[in-house]
Amino acid sequence: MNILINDGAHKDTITTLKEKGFNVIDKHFNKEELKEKIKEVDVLIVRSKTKVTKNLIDEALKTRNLKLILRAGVGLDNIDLNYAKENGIEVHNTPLASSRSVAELTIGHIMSLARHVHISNVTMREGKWNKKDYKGFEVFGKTLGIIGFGNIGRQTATIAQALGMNVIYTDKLGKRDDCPDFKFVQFNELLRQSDFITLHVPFIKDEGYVISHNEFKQMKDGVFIINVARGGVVSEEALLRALNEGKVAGAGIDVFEEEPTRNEDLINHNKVCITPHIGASTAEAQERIGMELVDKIVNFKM
Ligand SMILES: NC(=O)C1=CN([C@@H]2O[C@H](COP(=O)(O)OP(=O)(O)OC[C@H]3O[C@@H](n4cnc5c(N)ncnc54)[C@H](O)[C@@H]3O)[C@@H](O)[C@H]2O)C=CC1
Ligand SMILES: O=C(O)CCC(=O)C(=O)O
Repeated sequence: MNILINDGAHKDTITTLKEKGFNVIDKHFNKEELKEKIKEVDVLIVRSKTKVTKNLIDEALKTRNLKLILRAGVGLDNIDLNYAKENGIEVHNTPLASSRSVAELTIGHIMSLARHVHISNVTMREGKWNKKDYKGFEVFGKTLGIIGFGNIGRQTATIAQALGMNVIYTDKLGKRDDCPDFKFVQFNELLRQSDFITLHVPFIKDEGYVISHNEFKQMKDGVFIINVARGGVVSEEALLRALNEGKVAGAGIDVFEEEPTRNEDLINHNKVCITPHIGASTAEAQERIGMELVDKIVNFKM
């Protein structure tokens, strides 16, 4: 069986798959190259970089070798899921393996924003000692509003609660009966009550932004926004306006409408703590993801 790992994988994943007798191709093929390569592949493993579009699937269908697409991670927005399934290609992700890592990055952004860590790193390297400008605040007692109370949202809630934050959440599916420690509120209520708002929802193209101009207007003055979910769930244009008008005091951003982002206004904004889509980029998450991929391949019935 030919397995193409197009966006890299943990070294143990590759070794284990080879030991089990699979032919592993651990190499990145760009969009054009992949159109050819996909024809000889049985299993395709991707992270977020590779876009598995209808066109790419059409190329695979010319030989019908491709039977399984594995997303080494959570978000399936880079894969044309319906088209793959309609054509008999199975698609799976690793839904739990990276939740803790993403939640910890979320908290990292919150702490950085509260204490100016991100901007101190910039100004100190410029030779400045801006001690007076960097009076922060404790997160203890502040309200964290979580939009999307799935795997990552709930992990984030647990850590935030341990820090003494008052956690409220909203979710499309409503109140979760298995989370009695956390208070469910309606979406608009969450916008009004939160000091920090963090999103942990999937990107669904047809649904558009979850947070844009109208939502920013309803928030507290001086609110902080964290987006480690997907670029398309918060409007970058609306966020920049809210930051510049002072409505939003700071933002922690790991994901962008276009990646790699070229939004210089966001990248260089003093009130933005920025990371290059590294939510799942920890040794532990990648190892867990890798082992789950191996299980999925070994148990896959060709
Ligand atoms: N920055 C990074 O590296 C990573 C980002 N992610 C992103 O985080 C997202 C969330 O991941 P999980 O928590 O594991 O997913 P999950 O499926 O466990 O939870 C998502 C929750 O959001 C809710 N939801 C969906 N749309 C909503 C809306 N408009 N308003 C309120 N609630 C809504 C769902 O009902 C569900 O409970 C992923 O879809 C992915 O895009 C995931 C892993 C790594
Ligand atoms: O590892 C990656 O490429 C990004 C992780 C991610 O965004 C996801 O798992 O949804």
